[in-house]
Amino acid sequence: MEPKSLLSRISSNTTIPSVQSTNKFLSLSLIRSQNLVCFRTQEFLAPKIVLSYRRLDVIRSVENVKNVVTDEKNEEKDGIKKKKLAVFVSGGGSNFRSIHAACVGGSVHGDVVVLVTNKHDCGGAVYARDNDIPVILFPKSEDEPNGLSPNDVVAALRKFEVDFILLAGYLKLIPVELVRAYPKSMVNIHPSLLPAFGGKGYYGMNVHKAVIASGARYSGPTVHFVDEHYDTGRILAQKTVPVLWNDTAEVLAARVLQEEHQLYVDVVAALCEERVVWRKDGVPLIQSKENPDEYS
Ligand SMILES: Nc1nc2c(c(=O)[nH]1)N[C@@H](CN(C=O)c1ccc(C(=O)N[C@@H](CCC(=O)O)C(=O)O)cc1)CN2
Ligand SMILES: NCC(=O)N[C@@H]1O[C@H](COP(=O)([O-])[O-])[C@@H](O)[C@H]1O
Repeated sequence: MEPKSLLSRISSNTTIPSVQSTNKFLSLSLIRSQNLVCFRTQEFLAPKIVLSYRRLDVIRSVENVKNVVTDEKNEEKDGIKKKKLAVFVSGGGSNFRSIHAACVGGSVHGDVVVLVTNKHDCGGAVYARDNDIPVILFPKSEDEPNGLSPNDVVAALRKFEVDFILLAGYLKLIPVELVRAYPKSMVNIHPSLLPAFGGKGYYGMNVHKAVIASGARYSGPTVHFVDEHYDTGRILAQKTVPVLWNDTAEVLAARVLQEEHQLYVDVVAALCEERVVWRKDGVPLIQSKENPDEYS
């Protein structure tokens, strides 16, 4: 995917994403003056908010702004470019952590270049900061007044040159602007065998409670592409687990989550290795790494 350059669209009031690094919350706003481009920082020093104008960096040409993003070496493997990943979380982020570990370990040909969350202090955000992964707050809300708008989060993801967006326990509806900006490039993991037990209200323990109450004998995670509605996008991968007669929602959740971690890593590995293909009827398939004539 060729990321569109943001530079041509930057106006004097463009806001670069609210990026958290280490324990400071920096909101970088691009201010154009006298043909120079400099950044305003907004640092949150608990408990006081200090708004300070500091010339973080003076860039003589707007063209150089894109170099502000870490220039990860785009390693290639078998002629395939390493993919840049954005992960969206709202909670503990165990799926995020397993994907990040797989990237670091090399089993996923990708890099997590940014974490997006609607809760600045959630476990996933803490892990990201501890691992020097930039954190973006999205969406703007009463709880997160510094969160980005849909258009700004799209602009930020373009600036990070994100190839794939991975939702991993993100509990807000992704707006249509973002869905349309990443066609066939945004996936979600859901803790049931969709289309069963999906849609508004079906998240976290609510899902597992409904599965048990239904008497279903099987459950398991689903990875699907994201469309404008909750959990209705094209199914890409699933794994079944048994539902036992004496399961509690917590026991079932743990069984499903264990499979989620492996399933999501396998799917992300396939995405990064360009092994996802689309059948003529619109069903996405994963090409086997071991036997290229096999699909699942
Ligand atoms: N456009 C899309 N956005 C999101 C999708 C999607 O498929 N399309 N998946 C969800 C993840 N998800 C299930 O996998 C999911 C998350 C949250 C909800 C839900 O009902 N949320 C509540 C709010 C919960 C909260 O804020 O604590 C609600 O909307 O009332 C359902 C399904 C991520 N986004
Ligand atoms: N409908 C969305 C939903 O319920 N997602 C679920 O939230 C959990 C997040 O765990 P994690 O933060 O440890 O990855 C996971 O079980 C994921 O399937």
